Amino acid sequence: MSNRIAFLGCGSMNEAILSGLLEAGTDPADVVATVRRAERAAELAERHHGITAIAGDEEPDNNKQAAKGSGLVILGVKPVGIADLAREISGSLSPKTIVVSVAVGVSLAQLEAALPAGQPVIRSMPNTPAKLGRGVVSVSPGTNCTPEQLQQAKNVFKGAGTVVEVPEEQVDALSAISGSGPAYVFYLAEAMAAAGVKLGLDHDLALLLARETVAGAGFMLAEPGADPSALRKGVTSPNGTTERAIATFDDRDLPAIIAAGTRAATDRAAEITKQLG
Ligand SMILES: NC(=O)C1=CN([C@@H]2O[C@H](COP(=O)(O)OP(=O)(O)OC[C@H]3O[C@@H](n4cnc5c(N)ncnc54)[C@H](OP(=O)(O)O)[C@@H]3O)[C@@H](O)[C@H]2O)C=CC1
Ligand SMILES: O=C(O)[C@@H]1CCC=N1
Repeated sequence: MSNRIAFLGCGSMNEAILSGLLEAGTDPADVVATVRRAERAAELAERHHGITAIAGDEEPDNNKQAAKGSGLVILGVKPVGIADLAREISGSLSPKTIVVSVAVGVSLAQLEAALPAGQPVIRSMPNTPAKLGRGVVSVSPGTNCTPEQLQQAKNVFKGAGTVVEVPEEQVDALSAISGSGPAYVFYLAEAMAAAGVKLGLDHDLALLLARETVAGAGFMLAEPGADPSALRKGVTSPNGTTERAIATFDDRDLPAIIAAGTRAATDRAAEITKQLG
């Protein structure tokens, strides 16, 4: 396949993947990104030296230009825009171009219906730590994606983090854990910082403590074989202060609150699929 990778709709998520791949050694000359606004294209080109970034308000055929000659095309617009984008580039794809969508709620059937018959398609659910090569990227191949094509895509996504292959039926659940998950962790950091202020700490200090604690704990979790329960026990002295805090969380059933949130995220993904028809 051609080495060229097109990021069509290069916002928060696609830029994170793009960054991870460049960091992992992808040649910037092989990367093309499209957006709507010239200002955003300029920002991308400045931040990622050597890539090509094309804005639709300057070059209305930007997506077609980028798709043409690319071996891998990653659709990174909002779910509601995916089918239109897929139709827009249909005439510019080679039959071997692998088209990946990272959009939540857009099914393989919906993607395939918007692309030329036989086009290899992969539904993916990444997350933003891909920016640091520490993302989780799921892949679910469509009916026309060969095992070799799937492997090629996995090899590319390895640069963005851990690649997992899942049946499409599991993507909404996976999305509720790893796709949205970084936001839950940042929310926890926000809540910890706010709690520190309530306890009388200066705002900047509380924020520093929350950031470094979440980041440090994240590094510990990233060690091979790390077990969150064992790590938690390592902080929790019998009859100590942590035990009292965790008991308070348990009294309020924080795990049930987290389960309810992830259920709501999963339900919303299914709702998006339905709304897109
Ligand atoms: N954010 C996340 O953590 C995750 C997001 N996703 C999925 O990724 C997708 C994008 O989300 P996110 O990155 O957050 O959204 P953003 O709004 O940050 O990015 C969307 C980008 O698409 C560009 N765009 C919109 N329409 C077009 C078009 N027709 N042609 C070219 N470019 C276009 C926008 O350009 P401009 O900036 O000029 O307006 C923008 O840069 C969604 O489908 C979402 O479900 C999946 C996993 C995690
Ligand atoms: O919130 C969203 O819809 C996207 C999908 C997963 C993470 N962000």
